[in-house]
Amino acid sequence: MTGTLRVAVIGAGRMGTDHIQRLSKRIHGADVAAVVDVDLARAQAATEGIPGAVALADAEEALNNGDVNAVLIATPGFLHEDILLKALAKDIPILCEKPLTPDAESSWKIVEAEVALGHKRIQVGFMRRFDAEYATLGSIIRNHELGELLMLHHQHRNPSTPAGFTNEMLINDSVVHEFDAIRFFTGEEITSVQVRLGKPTRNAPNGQHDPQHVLIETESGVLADVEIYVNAKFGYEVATQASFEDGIVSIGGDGGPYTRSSGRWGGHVTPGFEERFGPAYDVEIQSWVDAALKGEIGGPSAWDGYATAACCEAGVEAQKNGEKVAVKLAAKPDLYK
Ligand SMILES: NC(=O)c1ccc[n+]([C@@H]2O[C@H](COP(=O)([O-])OP(=O)(O)OC[C@H]3O[C@@H](n4cnc5c(N)ncnc54)[C@H](O)[C@@H]3O)[C@@H](O)[C@H]2O)c1
Ligand SMILES: O[C@H]1[C@H](O)[C@@H](O)[C@H](O)[C@@H](O)[C@H]1O
Repeated sequence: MTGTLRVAVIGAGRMGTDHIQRLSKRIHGADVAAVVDVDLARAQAATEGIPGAVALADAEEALNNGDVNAVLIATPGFLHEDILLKALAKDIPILCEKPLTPDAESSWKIVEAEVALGHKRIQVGFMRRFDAEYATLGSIIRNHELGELLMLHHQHRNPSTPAGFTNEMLINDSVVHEFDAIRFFTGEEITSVQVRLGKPTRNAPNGQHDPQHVLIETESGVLADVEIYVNAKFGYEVATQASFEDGIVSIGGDGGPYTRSSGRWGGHVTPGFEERFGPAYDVEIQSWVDAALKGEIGGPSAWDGYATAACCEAGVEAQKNGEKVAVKLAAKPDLYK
């Protein structure tokens, strides 16, 4: 493909509108050609000030629009499968927000459809791989700068959850990022997941047990733990501490200016993922566009989406029984080797 990506953004909610702004203002080689939302007023509001972008209420109509040659999917995860299959049938570049789909069976269908197509078209929106500190820790691990990696300790804290955020979504929507990060850091698949439910916060909505402690093992025996705490109120925090044979590395801690003023000292708490990962989303989407223009993908693949979905499935089962649940993975197709 030469020229410019003419992107249809499907879903003009919190993430979709953020991506629309970045595509139209900061990303080179791509324009927003269409915005789709079942709530047409949202799609219309999101296209305001974007020349040449049409607002539509139906994803299929956008995929059939002759002006569209790429798609960015930002609808809730349970809706991704249908749009992914339709976009794959068009053989156009796809950026699918995480999760690829919420369960392993539907993610495997996507992998099979892409394998049948014969080339990679889907990049999954695991933006942490494009965060500068994540990239640095990844290279410390890969280059064995501090000996072997032994353990990873993750904290994933959100201020609150949107309406309809179920107990399973703590795993499927939130810990899915750590499943991908652990696979990215170690270059290994995850073999088992255990979830412990401790003392819950009174601030969680009905049906959610929050926080949860997730224990993870990889192929070589690296142990990782995740504190997922999605109603932490104080702000947004995503941090990791890695224990090596010859040292400890921490990323994602407090940053920014340290200020003393009016009898107070300290810094600011990051309010949400847009602020924490804003630069990483920019790098992620630019990488997708650059690769798509060459007929490639520029980040995590449908296999990564499937493998993390398999981890999520084990995690959701583990939420129910507290036991260590093995992750079941099909053989990796040659396309992803
Ligand atoms: N990478 C990240 O850090 C990150 C951050 C937030 C959300 N996400 C992911 O992005 C996706 C969207 O999340 P969000 O927080 O923006 O959700 P949201 O609820 O704010 O927005 C979703 C939008 O999709 C629209 N929609 C629903 N059904 C539709 C359909 N059939 N066709 C077209 N539009 C439809 C809704 O009206 C809504 O405007 C999810 O997969 C989520 O997991 C990723
Ligand atoms: O959809 C969001 C998003 O993926 C954020 O990056 C994550 O911190 C939240 O837990 C999740 O609900």
